[in-house]
Amino acid sequence: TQSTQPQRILGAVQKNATRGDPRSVVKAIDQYCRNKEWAMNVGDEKGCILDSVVSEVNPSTVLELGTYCGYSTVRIASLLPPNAKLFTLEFNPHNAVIARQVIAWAGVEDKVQLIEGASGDWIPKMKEHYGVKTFDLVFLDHWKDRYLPDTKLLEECGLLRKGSVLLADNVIFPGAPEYLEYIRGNQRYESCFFKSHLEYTKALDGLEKSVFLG
Ligand SMILES: C[C@H](C[C@H]1O[C@@H](n2cnc3c(N)ncnc32)[C@H](O)[C@@H]1O)NC(=O)c1cc(-c2ccc(F)cc2)cc(O)c1O
Ligand SMILES: [Mg+2]
Repeated sequence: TQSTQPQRILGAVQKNATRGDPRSVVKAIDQYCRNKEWAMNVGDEKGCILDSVVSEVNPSTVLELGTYCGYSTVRIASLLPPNAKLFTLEFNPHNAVIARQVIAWAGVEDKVQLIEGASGDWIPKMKEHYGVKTFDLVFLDHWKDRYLPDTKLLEECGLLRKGSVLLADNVIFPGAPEYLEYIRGNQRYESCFFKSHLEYTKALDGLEKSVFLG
């Protein structure tokens, strides 16, 4: 029977990456997606920008919206301090099943809580279900037209504090125009754009980093 793209990505990890070595998992996925089959991971070029923001923020509590196969989940988790926690939301059950295995192969499951469900449903429940106070870092990488409503939801639910950082993928390609317009025009955020390229291609893309000012 036919395999799915997430299954083929997991296969590449199990074949080429070392168990318990998150960076080898990241490298195996990048090599597979660059040489064999494009996939919508944040990728190596934008991934370096992600790494620098994670290292700068040094977050205790992270929210990732849109797990897919867990590439950026593993990339972020590999940089977190010992007791830090990364919550990642994925509503496609098949993608979640694969991501759990990629996260386990990397050996970062202790730092990661993968929640299978939609961001709109789960963001309002993070405080009561997981005892989250506020997020130090939010990585937006899910449906691009959900970036703005979910940012407003995070504000309304009191999940952002002075200094919380939002990092949004794909603000150029596929693009998140409403989100960019809102966040760049809002006095409560200080934003900057990191120009880059769509993963594994020469197409223009970039990440928008926004600090919540409270
Ligand atoms: C949206 C996907 C990523 C994942 O997000 C989950 N998801 C969604 N909405 C929710 C929610 N509301 N709650 C929880 N999970 C949620 C989903 O099931 C996918 O697994 N990402 C993309 O579509 C994406 C697409 C491209 C892309 C670029 C050029 C092209 F020609 C074609 C595609 C590049 C990227 O870098 C992406 O990131
Ligand atoms: Mg993306």
